[in-house]
Amino acid sequence: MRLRGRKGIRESLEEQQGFVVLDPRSYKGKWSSLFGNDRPIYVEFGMGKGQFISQMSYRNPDINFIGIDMYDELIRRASEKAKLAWAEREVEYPPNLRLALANVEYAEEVFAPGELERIFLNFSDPWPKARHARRRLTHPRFLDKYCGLLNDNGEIHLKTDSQTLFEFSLNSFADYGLQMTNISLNLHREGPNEEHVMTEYETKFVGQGINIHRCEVIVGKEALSRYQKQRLDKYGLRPDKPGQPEEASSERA
Ligand SMILES: C[S@@+](CC[C@H](N)C(=O)[O-])C[C@H]1O[C@@H](n2cnc3c(N)ncnc32)[C@H](O)[C@@H]1O
Repeated sequence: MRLRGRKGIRESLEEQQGFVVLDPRSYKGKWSSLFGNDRPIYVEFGMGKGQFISQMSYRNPDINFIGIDMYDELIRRASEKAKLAWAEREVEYPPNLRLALANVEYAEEVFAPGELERIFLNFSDPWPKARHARRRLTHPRFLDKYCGLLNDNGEIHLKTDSQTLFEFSLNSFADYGLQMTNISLNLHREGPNEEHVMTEYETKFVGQGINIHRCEVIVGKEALSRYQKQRLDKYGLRPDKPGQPEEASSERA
């Protein structure tokens, strides 16, 4: 097999423009128009080689999916996987799927408030050392971003093999006042389930007999207003501008 250099990968991605999005910031607030409909948008942050998002898009034609990763080689591999998953339907590319090159750190520059309905975090890097906790994709600083981007039906679905990341995430969601549901410490206890779409990492870990942890988080309107009130009470933060302190009392008079 001939390995492609960086330039070759870029060229192959540029050839797939429309399906592959290399300038995701220019679609902020406009993703629905890229799909050509108003269906809900589900995003996987850190999709890797794209098995999950490809199969989810194939099985759920009434939902729009976006797979995000920060490495162009992974976007290229995911695009191949997606075309394979959709091969039977003989489409040029999956109509309800886009693959975007982006870093979750800058998610607010890529999506407008309320533009997303669901965020999947599948086997996100666990960053097991406590001093790296801020890099975990369920750190409160990321939840701040997600909560701003999700709509009134918003949910976050998390799967991981890492006990450290799972415990940290549950605490992080709870501190945020978010409701958790369908929590499992061993998702595949009952054996293979055709309904359940697996990721590459999941397939590998399940094959090694490692338990998969999963939970769903409800980020509806109520949860958000509860959270904002909590922050207001705790830190004197303004509910309309999370992260910004209230103006000095003398200026408010
Ligand atoms: C451990 S892999 C999991 C891949 C896939 N979700 C799976 O379950 O097979 C984590 C992925 O997240 C991506 N990733 C990590 N941090 C990211 C970030 N800040 N922004 C975008 N992608 C990120 C990595 O490039 C990698 O592909």
